[in-house]
Formats: sequence, structure tokens, C-alpha cells
Amino acid sequence: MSNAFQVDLRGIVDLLSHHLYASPRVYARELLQNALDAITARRAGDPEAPAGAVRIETGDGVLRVADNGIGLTEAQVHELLATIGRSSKRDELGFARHEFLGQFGIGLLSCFLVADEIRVHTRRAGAPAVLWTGFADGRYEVAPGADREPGTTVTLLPRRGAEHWLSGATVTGLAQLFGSLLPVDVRVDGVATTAGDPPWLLGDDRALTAYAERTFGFTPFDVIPLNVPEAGLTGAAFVLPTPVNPAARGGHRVYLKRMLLAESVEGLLPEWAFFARCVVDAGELRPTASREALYEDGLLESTREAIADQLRGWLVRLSRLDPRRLAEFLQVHHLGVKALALHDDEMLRLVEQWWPMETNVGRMTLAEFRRQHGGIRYAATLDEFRQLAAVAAAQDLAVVNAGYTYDAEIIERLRGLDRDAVVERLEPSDLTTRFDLLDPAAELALRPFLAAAQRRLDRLGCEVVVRAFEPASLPALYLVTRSAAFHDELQATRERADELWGGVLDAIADAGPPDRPQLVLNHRNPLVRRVTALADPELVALAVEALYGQALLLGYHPIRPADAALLNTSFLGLLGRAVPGEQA
Ligand SMILES: Nc1ncnc2c1ncn2[C@@H]1O[C@H](COP(=O)(O)OP(=O)(O)OP(=O)(O)O)[C@@H](O)[C@H]1O
Repeated sequence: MSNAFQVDLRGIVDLLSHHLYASPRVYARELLQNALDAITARRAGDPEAPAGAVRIETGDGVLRVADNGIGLTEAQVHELLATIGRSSKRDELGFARHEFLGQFGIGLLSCFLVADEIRVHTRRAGAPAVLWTGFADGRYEVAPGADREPGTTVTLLPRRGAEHWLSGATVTGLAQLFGSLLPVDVRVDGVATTAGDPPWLLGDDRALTAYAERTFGFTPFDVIPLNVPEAGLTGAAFVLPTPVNPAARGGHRVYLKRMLLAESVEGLLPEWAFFARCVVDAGELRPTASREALYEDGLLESTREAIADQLRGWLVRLSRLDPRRLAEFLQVHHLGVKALALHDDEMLRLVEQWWPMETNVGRMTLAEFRRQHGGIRYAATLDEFRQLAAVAAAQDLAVVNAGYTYDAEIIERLRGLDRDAVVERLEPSDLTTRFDLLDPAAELALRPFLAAAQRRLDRLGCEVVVRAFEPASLPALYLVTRSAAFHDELQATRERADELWGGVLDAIADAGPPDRPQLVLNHRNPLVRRVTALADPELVALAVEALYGQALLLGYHPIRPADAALLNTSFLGLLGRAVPGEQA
């Protein structure tokens, strides 16, 4: 024996209201949509049919939505209105017919979100009028209806507490929201709520800018027309005039067959296009059952790619025809563009080609830097760049400042993009190898001085060397290799750590002998020459300590307590010797 499923309508309505639809307001959309589909169906069978019109009336606490569409026969009323999931808008194989908005056969049920009773008074040309009444408890009645023109009038009797959903102001607002672009005349209490063709079909940029201001609340940086014939899609992308966080995805305003799907639809653009908000109307994209999002299918994917191409085309056009505008665009959106460049090759290229970076040979793009210097050498932090930029420039070493957010990672990623890209992080040792050694005689003469200087700085873990380098005006340079910097940090933490943690740190520190930081004195500097020639050991000590302290400060190196104490004593000591008078 086989039985038919029983359906508890209250359960279904509860499901719809709590889990499918975000708000009861969707009832207005479903009614408009059914009226539109009925008009489409009538005109398909009878091109001579009168122009489609939807008349909505509020008042007396009820809502009436009347269309001059195809209407229903009594048999259809039984079959379509009273069967959940049954729709006339599917073909024999069950596929949604593309000329209609509806497809699921559940839309009318959404009226139960605001109504206790739904009356459908309908007549199909050549058949008698029928009155169907559905109740929220799942019962329905069918009776002969008063004679009328072909078409359908749906009347909603509000449920307690939902009266405001059927008020004139609310209904007018909803009709405008969902249906302002519909291609038929819709009126609420005699006032038109449809506004003609979508503004992006008018070919008037100013109208589009005004539209963006009205609907999105910003004046776009630029407007990009969108057109994807295979999805029946037209529209516009508005480029945001202010920075946005690429992770905070802004949605797009999407119309399907000129009916608003939702104001904040995701998934229409690729992730990298975070800087644009779109409004589109598509004939062929499919909605999810809630009609609040786009159904993720192959067509949506290829549409996304086509839109991405159009946005990319805009960027390329800007770069070719109006690089100044592109620079302005990047000024606004560089952080977002850079964030995406970390995992998107398109954006990586954009940054490489068009974002001017700070370097020690002037501002230029990474592409330009590579052309001029055959590869990219970069300082990974702002401090590193400050420490070494000027000295590196004097040794003909071009260096990019990659100390700003994302820059170092972006430069490293270029390696992955181009196999032959030469990318290296600047090491202080790159500089020392370019400094000149002194001739052996000079070196020999300096030995006693070097020994005294080294004794002075030993306790600070620093090695003193003398080299000749440009600029001659720079007396001393403090160079720390990365492994030495790491060792120093480890040492500082070790001093503060407890036994257990200290043991762990010791194990790491034992991994290898650190390169000692170097104080490189510049033999081309006249003051340094004078210092190396001093006979007074106390003055040598003070001078070496002062040069050490000055090199630390100039290089933006961290100052440890021992360094601060030394700066203090060397400064006061030198001052004491410089100021005439008896020493206490
Ligand atoms: N105004 C109307 N004029 C003529 N037929 C209608 C009207 N409203 C509803 N119908 C009929 O009732 C059926 C069920 O309507 P319902 O709104 O529940 O689902 P649907 O529009 O087919 O699909 P969806 O759930 O996607 O909206 C429709 O397929 C249509 O045949």
C-alpha cells in the first residue's frame, strides 16, 4: 500500500520564516514576481494581450495585488496553488524556464509570514473565474469567483502583529525596493513605483554617478560598464573612492530579470576586486531558493571570470592611457592591493609594475628597479634601511626599502613569479666586502691603536676593524649580521628568563657561534685618522667609545643599558677634557 505525504503547513511556514527568508518583507517580492510571470506567460501566448500592469492597493487593513496576467483555471488552482513545490514555471523535464522569475513553487507560501488568510481571485481567458482561499492552518477552499477580466488578484488578510507589513508606506517602499526596474507599470495606491530602464543602460555617466551616490552612498572614483552576454548580464562597477579592508567583503546589488535579488550579494567578483561595488541585472543567473543569493554554478563562475576580465581591462587601460589616474587609484587602494598581491599573481604584477617604492636611489617601481639594477636587493625593515641606505648608495649598492607593510613578502613572492628574478635581502656583510682594506703598512701602524680600541669594546661584544669607504664624512659604522642580532635578542631574553626557559634558550644559542657585531672605523674620515694617531690612552678610549655610541645612534640600533652607560661616560669624559679648568 502506498500513501501520500502529509504536510503540516504551519511547520513549513515556520521553516520558511526562520531558516529560508531573512525577513518577512520577501512576501512583497514573491507577489510582484508572480504577477510579472503571469503577465509574461499571457503575452507569450497572446502577443495582442493588453500591456502588462500590476495594481497594488492597501487600506482596510488588507492588501490587494492585481495583475492582468494569464490567470488560472479551476483545475490549475487545485494543482498549482494547493500543492507545495508545484510550479507552472518549469518545463517537462523539471528545469526552470528561463523567461520566468519563479521556479520553486513555494513563493506564495511566504505570504503566510504576514497573513493568516490568502485569497486568490483569478480567471483565465475562456474559463470561469475561481476564488481560492488558503488558511495558515493548512486548509484551503475553492469556490466560483465573481466574473472579472482575465488576470489574478491576490488579497492578504494580515496575521495579528503583522499589520504594519501591509501598510501603504511599507508596501510602497517594498515595491520600489524590489520592483523599481521592472519592465511593466506597477502602481501602489495609484502611484507608480517603477522607474523605467536601469540607469546603466542609458549611457549617461553622470546619471550613473548620481545612482552610486544614491544607492551606495559614495561618489565613485570611476565607473566601469559591465556586460556578460552569456549570463544576460549588464551593469556597472563603481570603484570605491576610499580605502577598504579587502577582508570585509562588500556585497553587490543584483537584479535578476530586473527584480532585485538582494542589495548585498557575495560571490559576483573575484576576491581581488575588493575595490569595486557593482550593480548588475542578469537574465540567466539563478537565485538560491531564498532568492537572497546567487546559486553557485558553472555559469556564475564564468560570469565572475568575465567580470574580472572587464575590471582587469580597466586597470590595464588606466596604466596605458592614464598612469596618473592609476597612481591615484593605488594611493587609495595600495594596502588592499598589496594584501592580495601576497597570493594573487595579477595583483602582484600590478604592484610590481605600478607601485613606486622607496629606494636609496630614488622612488621607483620594482619593475623599474629590476631593469636598472638587474635584480632586487632589499632591506626588510625600516631600521635596516635607515642604517644602511646611505652607506650602501655610496658603495653603488641600490637597495629597496621593504620595511612597509607587506613589501618584503611581496618582493620575495616575485621570485616565485619569475624563475630568473634575482631577489636578495641586504646583509651588512654585503657592505663590508665592498669596503677597501688598508695597505699593509698602514694596517701595521694601526695595530697598537686597534688593540687598545678592542680592549675597550670587548665587554660590549663588539669587534673593531678599520676600513676605507665612502662617504668619507661618516666616521664609523656599526654592522650587525642577522645572526648576531638574533644572538643579541636571545641574550637579552636569557637575562630575564627563569631556569627552565633559560635552558631552552641556551640550547638554541649553542647552535652556532654568532658573528660578532662590528664597529667599522672609516680610515677616509679625517677625525678617525686623528683618533688613530692619538698617544694618550685615556683619550683613545673615550674617542673609541664615543664613535661606537654615535654609530649606534646613527644606525637606529637598539641601545642596551650598557650602551647607554657608555654613551654617558664617554660624552662627559670628552666634555671634561674639552672644557678648560681644573678637573675635580
Ligand atoms: N498571480 C498569479 N497569476 C497566475 N498564476 C499564479 C499567480 N501566482 C501564483 N500562480 C501560480 O501558482 C504557482 C505557485 O506559485 P509560487 O509563487 O508558490 O511558486 P513559483 O512562482 O512557481 O516559484 P517560486 O517559489 O520560485 O516563486 C505558480 O507556478 C503559478 O502557476
